[in-house]
Amino acid sequence: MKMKDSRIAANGLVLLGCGKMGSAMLEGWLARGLPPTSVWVVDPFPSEWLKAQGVHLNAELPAAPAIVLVAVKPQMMAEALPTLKAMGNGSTLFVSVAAGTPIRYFEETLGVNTPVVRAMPNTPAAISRGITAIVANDTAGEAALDEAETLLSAVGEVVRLDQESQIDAVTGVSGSGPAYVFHMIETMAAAGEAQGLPPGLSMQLAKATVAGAGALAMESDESPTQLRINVTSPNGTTQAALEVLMDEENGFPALVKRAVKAATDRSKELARG
Ligand SMILES: NC(=O)C1=CN([C@@H]2O[C@H](COP(=O)(O)OP(=O)(O)OC[C@H]3O[C@@H](n4cnc5c(N)ncnc54)[C@H](O)[C@@H]3O)[C@@H](O)[C@H]2O)C=CC1
Ligand SMILES: O=C(O)[C@@H]1CCC=N1
Repeated sequence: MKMKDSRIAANGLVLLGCGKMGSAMLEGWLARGLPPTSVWVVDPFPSEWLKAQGVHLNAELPAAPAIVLVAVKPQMMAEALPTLKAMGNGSTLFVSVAAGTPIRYFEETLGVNTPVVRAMPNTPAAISRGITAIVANDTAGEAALDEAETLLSAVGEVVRLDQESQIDAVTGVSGSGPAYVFHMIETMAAAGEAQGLPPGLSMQLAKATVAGAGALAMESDESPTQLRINVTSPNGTTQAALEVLMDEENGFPALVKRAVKAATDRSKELARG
């Protein structure tokens, strides 16, 4: 479905919170043909970028928009969400990207018959290379999942989850994941500097290596494991590095496992309030 012909374009989209994640998605929708006049943004601190987009900004909202996309911080939710209570229990689909805020919370605040899709996107959405996992309540059902998918596929891939509980681990892998990869770039650049490279050159090498390896992993028919083996000459330089990285106790696998678990646990903790 084309965004400009959708129920979203006809009945309107309300974006509650337009910070890093909200603006990343808004940029994608506008680029895919959603008319800015179909978008109402509520944000007490609008950025200069947002002000220039031609959307309705902190204006009176339509009574029954097609979708409300909730992109405020979980900590702001209790203040922001009740202002839209009149849109609950109706035809408006609520799509939330907030980490650790369960579907139950939306049903309790807006009404039990409110269609809700919980989503976990990531910031590469800003360049339409995001991945978003979605899961719906029973009221929303299949049609609402299709509509949420139309909206979110404008900013990258969309996957559907079997159950809401999976979203904590999804947050730990892909929601927070871009930060791990950015940290990898920072760390590789610093390590290159420690081996005598100039900072600018080392950063250039690190960024291009992560971007190139990511693109190769996506485009190749070979698995990441095989791609790793392809780099590793017997008794060569990569093998020397991998012996450090793959150390069972202190290496990369144990560290990443702990990091993903910490993010997953934090997501569960946020859900408990
Ligand atoms: N940044 C990321 O990588 C990801 C963030 N998320 C989720 O997206 C949500 C937003 O995160 P960010 O965009 O990173 O945060 P952010 O702090 O950049 O954006 C939040 C926005 O909400 C606005 N806001 C504050 N109070 C408000 C209110 N009462 N009504 C309307 N807007 C209000 C703020 O002015 C700000 O622009 C969070 O719930 C987070 O869990 C999900 C996936 C990835
Ligand atoms: O750090 C956070 O809580 C949000 C959710 C996933 C990425 N950023």
